Amino acid sequence: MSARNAPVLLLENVQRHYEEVGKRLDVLKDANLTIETGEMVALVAPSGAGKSTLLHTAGLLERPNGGEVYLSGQACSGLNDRQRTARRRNDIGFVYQFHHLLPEFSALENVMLPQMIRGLSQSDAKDRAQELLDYMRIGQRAAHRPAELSGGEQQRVAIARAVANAPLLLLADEPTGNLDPETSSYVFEALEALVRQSGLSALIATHNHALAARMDRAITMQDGKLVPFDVKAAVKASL
Ligand SMILES: Nc1ncnc2c1ncn2[C@@H]1O[C@H](COP(=O)(O)OP(=O)(O)OP(=O)(O)O)[C@@H](O)[C@H]1O
Repeated sequence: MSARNAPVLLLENVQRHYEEVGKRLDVLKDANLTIETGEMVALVAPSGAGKSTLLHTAGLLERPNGGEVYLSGQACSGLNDRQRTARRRNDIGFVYQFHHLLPEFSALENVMLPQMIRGLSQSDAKDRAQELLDYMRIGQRAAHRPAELSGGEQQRVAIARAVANAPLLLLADEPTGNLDPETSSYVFEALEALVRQSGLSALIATHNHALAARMDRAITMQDGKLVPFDVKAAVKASL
């Protein structure tokens, strides 16, 4: 497959199981998924269905037990650990339910760090970090440490950090799950604007049907497989 026209993410018959004492738990059983450039896809599934496992496998944090993960056309099973880390650092941004910001660094420094690890100069990293924080409407809080920020502000910094290296793909695991409904909506709007403006692709796990309905399409997990989810019907049913 040529990298030029390849989808950003392609999962082909991906399998992932965990071995537990005396039994095997099959979480992903032939999971298939294609995400094209600029697509924003919601992953809506009950707790324990395997959303984190899917995101970790797609994000090269875990190796599948079978099948293949392609990132912009490149099969990842042949990559060694160092190459996987490099692809993850350069091409994938992660946002979690809890911000995981480094507590001893300011918001600005948290967004600068991944860029400097990648080799950018301090001044270029600083300019981009400030630009992203301004875009997330939190630029005036750039000098504050995470503990001095509200939950919504912390998540906006975490989102800025996730896209700091201009990844191809953003993977988010309940990015607003820890916030009250109003803050959740505000933070999601900022995330959505950033994704749309930068043209990156995103796979976002959420329990929130209203947020899922704002994405291009939704999928769910059924018996270890990925299937379309009719989010509009789910929203209607909940009214
Ligand atoms: N490292 C592991 N070892 C053994 N079992 C695991 C491991 N990680 C996850 N599991 C199990 O795999 C299943 C899927 O877990 P996963 O965290 O992917 O689900 P989830 O849909 O993200 O759940 P939640 O919405 O509660 O975060 C669960 O039954 C979980 O207990």
